[in-house]
Amino acid sequence: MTELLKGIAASDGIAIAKAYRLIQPDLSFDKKSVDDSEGEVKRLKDALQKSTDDLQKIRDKAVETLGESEAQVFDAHLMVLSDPEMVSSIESNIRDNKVNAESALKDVTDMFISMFEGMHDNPYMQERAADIKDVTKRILSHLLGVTLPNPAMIDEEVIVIAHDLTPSDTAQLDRKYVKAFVTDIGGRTSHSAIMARSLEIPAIVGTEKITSIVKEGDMLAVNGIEGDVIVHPSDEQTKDFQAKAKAFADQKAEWEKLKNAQTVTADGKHFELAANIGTPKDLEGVISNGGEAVGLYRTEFLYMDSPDFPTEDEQYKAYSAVLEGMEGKPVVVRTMDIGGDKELPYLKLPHEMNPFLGYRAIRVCLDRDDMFRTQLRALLRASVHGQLRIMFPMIATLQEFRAAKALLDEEKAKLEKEGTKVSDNIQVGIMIEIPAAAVIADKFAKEVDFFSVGTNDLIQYTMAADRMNEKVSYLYQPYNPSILRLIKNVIESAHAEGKWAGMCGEMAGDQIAVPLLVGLGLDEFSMSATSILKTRSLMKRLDTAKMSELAQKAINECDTADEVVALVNEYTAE
Ligand SMILES: C=C(OP(=O)(O)O)C(=O)O
Ligand SMILES: [Mg+2]
Repeated sequence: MTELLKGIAASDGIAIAKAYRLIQPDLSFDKKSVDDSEGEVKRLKDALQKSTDDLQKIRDKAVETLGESEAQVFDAHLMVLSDPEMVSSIESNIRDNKVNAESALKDVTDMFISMFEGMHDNPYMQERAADIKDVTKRILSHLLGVTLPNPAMIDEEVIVIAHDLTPSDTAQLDRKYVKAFVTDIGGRTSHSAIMARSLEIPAIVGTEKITSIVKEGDMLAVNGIEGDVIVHPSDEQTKDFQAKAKAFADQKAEWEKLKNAQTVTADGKHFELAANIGTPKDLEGVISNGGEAVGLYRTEFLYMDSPDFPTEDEQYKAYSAVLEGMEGKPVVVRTMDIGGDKELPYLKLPHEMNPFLGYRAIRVCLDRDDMFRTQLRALLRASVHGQLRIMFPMIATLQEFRAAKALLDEEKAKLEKEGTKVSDNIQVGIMIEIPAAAVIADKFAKEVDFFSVGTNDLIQYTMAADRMNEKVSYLYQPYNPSILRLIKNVIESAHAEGKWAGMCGEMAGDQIAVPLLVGLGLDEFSMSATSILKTRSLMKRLDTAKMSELAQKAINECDTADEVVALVNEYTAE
């Protein structure tokens, strides 16, 4: 039966394809006594063989798509499967205790896991514990006859359905086959939504119930521009979605024409349109969408894509590649912003009640300065390859900025003493994403070279509304006068000290917000690369004096976000 579901439109685009449920199956079982031990041993051996076949296939695919070194983790898993000590312990457990294979497997692997996890001074063995956990899940799935989903193995066109997608799940999606994704939870500024926009995968988040409605293989039609999902679309609805997909493709072709054009308003004022990236691979999208700079390189993805802390040289290579790829255009590299919805297993952060308000980003870096210094050295060494700007995330106080800057200066002095060349022209700035910093932006402006407003966090902290929680997503209100006042304060404080102010939160590419931000005099707009051309097209139609009048009116006369939207529509109507 046809069913229409509404969610939060998270990434533009339209898709029609079969559903692929990316959902972990239930692996619970009962411990049972079994007389036919040989029968259980045979079940175990079959499950081990099937798991080996799976892992072999997954490994081959990983070599093909990610390369030999990324595929090594599967070698470790295969080794666990063929470890004679472990396999024979499970078999003996089945025979000696007359239990079912599931329970014998779990007893033995749990014992190995706790033994390895207890080896605190041996990180290598601790990682083996994680491998055993993964492999146990796979063997159990075969014993129980359920399927473990594996997004990396998708080889036909599908729409992924999930309760939630982590940033690392999202990074694994192959856009050749994954035509869209739809989740139960999440908000427009959760990192999986942000990544969907850079991968150009249409996405809808926060539908609350997609996973309980849609079965594997159900036909779906997804409109990521409006946030509509149709389950089992009729022929007529399919035609309607196909027509919308064509209109969207035509619109994109129109925007494409502006790829090499200047970003200027109707009265000839230039604004810098920059892109947000997560990895050096994203540069392709920045160039093809005519980005004038990189306004935010989220370096934490470099850490998240790696099984252990990336070395100074590995980081140096990544940063140099981005600086060189941009051919002298500015590149704002943000130091590691881990925490919140971005997890780093090997950092072993404690579980927190409120991870977005907890131990994250600069707070971790100032505490674990060994790790931070490595990143700063890599950045300083890379600085000779282009126009580097270093940005610290989640700054709440001036002391934090000063401490981070002092570490940077120390590492710079050390490198120079060692005879390593470092650029003399590195701007050092901060993200404004904590209201405390926005309020005293005038103080910060005396010490930093630039600001970049991180509205994804600034809005969640100002409105006290978790950016991941669809139940409070109505409070993600970029046009609320409270937010506009904070932004105005930041821009004016920067300009009073002759500094520049940019924005790298999703608001910078929001088509209702852009006229207001032009009116407030924001200097740089950094967004998902896929939003650049439509923003350039919009700016061509704006007059700065008129937008300035609009912004002042919105801030002084409007009471609510809705009133601001109505005013913007009035000022931008042609
Ligand atoms: C750009 C921002 O950083 P992130 O989305 O990575 O938290 C922000 O908070 O607006
Ligand atoms: Mg942030």
